Amino acid sequence: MSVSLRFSGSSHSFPKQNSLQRQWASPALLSFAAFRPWNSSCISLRRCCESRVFKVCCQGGNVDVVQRNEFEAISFGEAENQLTCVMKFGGSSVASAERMREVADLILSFPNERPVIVLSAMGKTTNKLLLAGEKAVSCGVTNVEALEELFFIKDLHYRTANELGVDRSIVDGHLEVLEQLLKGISMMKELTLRTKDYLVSFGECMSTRIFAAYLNKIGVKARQYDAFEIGFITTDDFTNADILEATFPAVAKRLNDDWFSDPAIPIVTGFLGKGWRSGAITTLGRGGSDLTATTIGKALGLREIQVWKDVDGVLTCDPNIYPQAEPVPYLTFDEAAELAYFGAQVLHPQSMRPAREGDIPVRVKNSYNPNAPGTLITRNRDMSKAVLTSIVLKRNVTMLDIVSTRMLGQFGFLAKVFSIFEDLGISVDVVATSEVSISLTLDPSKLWSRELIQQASELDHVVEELEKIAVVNLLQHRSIISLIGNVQRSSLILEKAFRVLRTSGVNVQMISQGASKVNISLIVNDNEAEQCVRALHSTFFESQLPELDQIDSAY
Ligand SMILES: Nc1ncnc2c1ncn2[C@@H]1O[C@H](COP(=O)(O)OP(=O)(O)O)[C@@H](O)[C@H]1O
Ligand SMILES: N[C@@H](CC(=O)OP(=O)(O)O)C(=O)O
Repeated sequence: MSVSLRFSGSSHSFPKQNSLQRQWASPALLSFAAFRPWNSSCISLRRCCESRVFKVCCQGGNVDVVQRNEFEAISFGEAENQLTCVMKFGGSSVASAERMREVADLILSFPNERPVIVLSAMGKTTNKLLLAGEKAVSCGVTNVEALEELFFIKDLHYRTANELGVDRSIVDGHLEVLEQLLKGISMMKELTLRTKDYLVSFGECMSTRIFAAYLNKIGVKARQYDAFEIGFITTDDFTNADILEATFPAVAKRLNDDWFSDPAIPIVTGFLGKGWRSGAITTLGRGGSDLTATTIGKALGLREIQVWKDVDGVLTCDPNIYPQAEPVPYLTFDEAAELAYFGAQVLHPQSMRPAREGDIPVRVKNSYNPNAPGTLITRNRDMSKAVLTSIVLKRNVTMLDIVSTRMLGQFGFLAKVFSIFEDLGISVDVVATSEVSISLTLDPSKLWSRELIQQASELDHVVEELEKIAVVNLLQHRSIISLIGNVQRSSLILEKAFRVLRTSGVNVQMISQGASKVNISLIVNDNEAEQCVRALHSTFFESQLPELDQIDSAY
């Protein structure tokens, strides 16, 4: 395989659509190490392909070609081009000093990219911060210093800074303020949603500072940004804020201006924003760094959004339920959005929206196994061979059966039912209706964001309101199994699914086909759900489906 590398000398830029950029997930992966377009003083390129390694060194802007016969390189100068992509690394990808080093190497192995990096908090830091906050409410001010979660967080961040050879003072200030904040919570004996968001923000603020300092230490110019300082404007819905439109131009201006005036890799905190009314730090809901990444991708019109996880892409089902789950190579934005909304933890439920609006491909990759092709999410894909793409499980769902007390043909019944949910601010997930009855499930994430006592009284209130117009049956501990796939083949999917469920002795309590036409939802009891997912997985993904042209002619 011969590769021609041309860096245009006069404009000092890389060709925009370099074929190498497109090939990066292919088996003949071209790997480059320690190539730093943002630091033009010393560059070394390594090409690993067909077992041969070529080396190119660059001093003062000119490429010195070591293997001229194979490597046609001309010259290289200052990188002036735009930022090209966003790379988001989740908590598992940056859980330790060793992982941060690997992530740095990974970033540098894509020399054609000028990436914006989005980081989550290290490992389980967010959970630890929340736990520390909850304990602080009742432990007494004098006991805050001894909280084991606080010790864990301090130790993790100081140790990481030390191991990376970064001055530990980079996180001193944050750790001191964190301790003060926990003492404040302890004095007030109260942890509001607003305070929760401020509390968890310390995770991302510290991980990005350590990582940016490390890149600078190894000679790669990087600049740390707190998202709430660069234009991430959100609603004031603490713990579950929505990004507002004003974010896009503001973030683009800030990152582009800085990049053009003084190029340095931007390292941005995921998950965080600033409430437009309160001016306080908000968070985008758990797993919200994915949304930060796609927002930046759309804001800057980047070529690609990469989301680096600890799995080989989006899988055919949750690997915690079924370890034999396999990567799904391609998804559409609609499929990925549905999958995320219906509970696949791998992507934040809102994260596909900016990518779809900006039509920017999203790649889900494994930072522990970068050579795995991962999942590519785009607007369209070839559906000719697609049947089922993925199975998603959402547990602990509340279902309501609502039957009108009036006669058949009662108009306005559905409108009345939904206006009750609107008034109470409760989202509905799955709906199935007839003329006089309606079955629906309530979005647990909206309920979970409230206190338990509040949840119970809210449900009572819903039932009380609905009972004015209907007979209501409240069914708890249900699960939604979502079959994401090609609904052009819904009859085949349903036939197979129901055969499996009948054989497993499971009674489906409600079924709904989503309007987006990529999702069929089945409601079953919580205690039967995992077994159903496993049985469905082995039928759809592990046994041979009949040839699709035969199926098509049969329907
Ligand atoms: N369908 C699925 N495909 C891939 N991973 C899934 C799926 N469903 C659940 N997961 C879980 O999601 C995890 C990755 O998401 P997350 O923890 O948010 O990643 P990160 O913190 O790296 O952003 C995986 O480790 C896996 O356990
Ligand atoms: N740290 C936040 C935000 C986030 O996106 O994390 P992760 O990328 O590790 O899922 C959380 O735990 O929710």
